[in-house]
Amino acid sequence: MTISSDLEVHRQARATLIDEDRSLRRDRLERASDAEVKADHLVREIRAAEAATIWQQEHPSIPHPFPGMEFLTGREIIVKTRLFAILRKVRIPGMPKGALLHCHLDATVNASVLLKLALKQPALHVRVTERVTSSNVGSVLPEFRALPRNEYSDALGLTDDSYEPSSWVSLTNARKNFNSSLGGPERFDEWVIGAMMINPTEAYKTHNTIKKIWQKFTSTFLVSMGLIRFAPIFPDYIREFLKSSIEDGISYIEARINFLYKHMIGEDGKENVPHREWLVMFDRVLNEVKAEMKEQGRVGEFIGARIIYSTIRFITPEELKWYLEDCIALKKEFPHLIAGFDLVGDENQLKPLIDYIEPLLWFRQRQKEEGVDIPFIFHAGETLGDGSPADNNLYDAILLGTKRIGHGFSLVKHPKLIETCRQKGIALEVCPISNEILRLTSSMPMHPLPILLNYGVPVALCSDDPAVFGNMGLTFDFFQAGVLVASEVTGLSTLGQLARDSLEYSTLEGEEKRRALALWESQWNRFIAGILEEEH
Ligand SMILES: O=c1[nH]cnc2c1ncn2[C@@H]1O[C@H](CO)[C@@H](O)[C@H]1O
Repeated sequence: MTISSDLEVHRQARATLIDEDRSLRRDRLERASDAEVKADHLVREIRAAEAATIWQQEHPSIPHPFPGMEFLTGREIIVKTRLFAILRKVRIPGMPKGALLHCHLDATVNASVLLKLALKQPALHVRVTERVTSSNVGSVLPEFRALPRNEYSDALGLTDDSYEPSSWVSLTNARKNFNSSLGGPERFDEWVIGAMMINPTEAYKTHNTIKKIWQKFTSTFLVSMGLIRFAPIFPDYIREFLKSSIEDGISYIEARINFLYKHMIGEDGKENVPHREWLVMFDRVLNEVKAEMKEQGRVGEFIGARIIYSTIRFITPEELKWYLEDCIALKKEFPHLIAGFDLVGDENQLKPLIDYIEPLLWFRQRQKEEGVDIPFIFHAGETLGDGSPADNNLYDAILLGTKRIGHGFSLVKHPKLIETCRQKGIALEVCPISNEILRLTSSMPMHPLPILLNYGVPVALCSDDPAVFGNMGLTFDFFQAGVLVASEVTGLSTLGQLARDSLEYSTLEGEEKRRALALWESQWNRFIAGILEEEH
């Protein structure tokens, strides 16, 4: 044998091996059109150029920037990049993101917008456990609540000497009279908004462990809940969520709503608005937004929204039965709105699915009796564990027939489960920014997303709790994913595949799904054409 024939044999074997190795990937470029391949190259060039320019420059407050770095620190660089402008609708049309399949409704509206909505409501009051001073303003948390008219307070404010701990002050007074030595009303806004978000110091310094950041994270929901769980605010909140999502290029939504509280506070300040009324409000706003889109000639940009019924995994198995019955009753009355069922909350601290196995199996039986179909769409494996209760949730979720898996961060440790997800088409709802801020990964290049994709597991990219993390819409997550799947093999078409799969693995069916995919496809083609026109 000559050297040159050895070489030829090696070359061929190499090409075959590479091809075999890549054969499972979900984002094979050969499916792409010529235009997409060109756009893909352009975007990769921009990404490489920006990695060598804007990400290499000195930034006064950012010591060692790099693409895919901690989101809360890198955010200010991200928004200056051309890549971000391409994905966001800065140049029309932006990237069509497909469906948002994993978000918690309580954390989907920008915190300052929520505060503005709240300030219009005279019934809303606020209290704290100790008078707010310059030394405790960083740690004391506001609690909000709408009160009945006869309990309205005329107390001056939270910073006055006369403030009695835990007494209610109207939101307007609390803001107006927030002591000027603390910074006045503007500081009040910052304080409230800061209590509803996670800041970089918390994520990367003071609360830099999974356990500690979850404590801060959980506290943000306690604060915002007092504002959202009020019937006069709820419809405006949903409208804002839907419209801001549409503006970011999201065409369909499956949002988790937390039904833990059995009632919302009504206009009269009493806790008397049951779950079905929440759905009536949701449906009304949904139809209004659709009508508005129609008027603007933008029907194709928004297919609709549904709800994944959720409660928190600290209730007892007995209590869960009540929620499961409630979910069935709502599904029967609003079949078009209820998309699935889930249990939420910190998997590392709260009850694993196996603790609820009896009621969950019973739920499937009850559905048959009632002639409804409510898929499980479980959170599972949002953990660094291996064989821990949170990690083991993956086994139970899959055995219970989960339609998708929320997070599934630890799935990559389980070869059999990866295969099952691939074969059965169980998609993962991957939330890269959430995972990083909640300390499962310290930067994007360490995230397991590319592993999942290369093993052929379908993935929908999601934002999880954008109001808390500051990743409103899906553009930031697509940006971070674009960096983390930054590979010599694929680029923009990977993002396209993620968006397409979000619709493919949604609970949309039949004609509705075909329409959603066809609309997405035409938006994608326009997006590609836009890149080719503007970026060469
Ligand atoms: O990433 C997550 N994993 C699990 N639970 C979550 C996540 N994000 C939010 N929640 C939970 O949803 C409820 C608000 O509706 C909160 O209890 C919060 O803990």
